Amino acid sequence: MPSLGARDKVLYGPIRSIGDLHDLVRSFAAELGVEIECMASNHEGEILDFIHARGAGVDGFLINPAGLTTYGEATRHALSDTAKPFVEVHFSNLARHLEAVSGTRPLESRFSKSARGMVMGMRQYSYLGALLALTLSLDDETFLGGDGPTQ
Ligand SMILES: O=C1C[C@@](O)(C(=O)O)C[C@@H](O)[C@@H]1O
Repeated sequence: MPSLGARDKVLYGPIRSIGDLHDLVRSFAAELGVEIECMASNHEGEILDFIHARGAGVDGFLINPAGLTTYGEATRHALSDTAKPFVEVHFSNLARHLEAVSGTRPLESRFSKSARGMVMGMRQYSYLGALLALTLSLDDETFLGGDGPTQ
């Protein structure tokens, strides 16, 4: 289980555990009236199994690819194979956080080109923004001209 509590508070905000994050997202989903299932893993194979198992039955995905952001091609591919929209979520703003921390280049995401959209930099609220936006877009038949390409 990813150890969110051990991470830099400036970048990742006040949420101290994956359980607390999932509780926050679940309670917002309940307010919106949508069903969600949360999962987190440090093992890419488990993430792939989850996406493959759920793909047919869900309307879409939110994903924070975390450590897979740059090289997680198998996970990006699994999401695209479901043909369901997904929103890429990050606590931090990828365009600047590595520069701020270590002076290195901004992080490039492999997922962004396939995502319906991205929400980042808003700490834990990125997840809530992403869930709201995905829900509204799913209810909007005119969004992107209907069922646009997800690849
Ligand atoms: O693990 C993470 C977390 C992250 O995805 C975020 O949510 O800000 C950003 C990634 O660069 C990093 O590897």
